Amino acid sequence: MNSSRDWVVLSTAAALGALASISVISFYFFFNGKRKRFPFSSSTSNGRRSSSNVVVFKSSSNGSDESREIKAQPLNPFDPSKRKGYLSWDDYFMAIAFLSAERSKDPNRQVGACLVSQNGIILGIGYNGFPRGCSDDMLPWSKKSKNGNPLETKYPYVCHAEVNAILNTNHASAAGQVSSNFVFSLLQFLEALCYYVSMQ
Ligand SMILES: O=c1ccn([C@H]2C[C@H](O)[C@@H](COP(=O)(O)O)O2)c(=O)[nH]1
Repeated sequence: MNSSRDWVVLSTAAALGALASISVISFYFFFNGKRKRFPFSSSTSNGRRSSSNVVVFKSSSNGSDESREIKAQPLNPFDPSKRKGYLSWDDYFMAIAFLSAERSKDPNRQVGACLVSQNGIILGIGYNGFPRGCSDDMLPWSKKSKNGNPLETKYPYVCHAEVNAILNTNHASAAGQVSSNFVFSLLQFLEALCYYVSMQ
């Protein structure tokens, strides 16, 4: 360290390094804090079971942010036992419903649905949105109309997540489920109709 110029260069480099570290740490904590976590624990059962052989897992969110902690385990390469804390089937299907809800463009409520057969096969997934082929930007997302015109609200157009899950059914995997799916579709259609009528 010969000259004062060296000291200036060294101090500037140290200051910039410290600034960069602070930025990286703040960035990490900011995004970790903001990220949504799956709002359930691995022991809960969230599927809505019915007398039919199809189960619908539904996630509905309006922005609340409960957290789910996954504990880290020390890894022993000689340990033959299976991993602990893995997702239960129900939480697995709920996680898929939760993830699907994240695709919804409804600013007020994001709903995701995962339709599962009794033997754990995913038949279809969906989220609330406008019908296929309709632009998300052409139809209104409002809950109320200033003119009292229901056609200026989302309700006549939006398809419920469960209905979309049925419409998105993979027909090959749904072989043998058709009759219960049909009954289920009718029930969901009636549910959607009742919901719409109740909003008027
Ligand atoms: O079972 C349901 C109920 C509602 N949805 C969808 C339909 C709408 O996009 C919203 C409800 O909007 P609000 O602003 O909470 O009235 O949720 C559904 O997919 N499935």
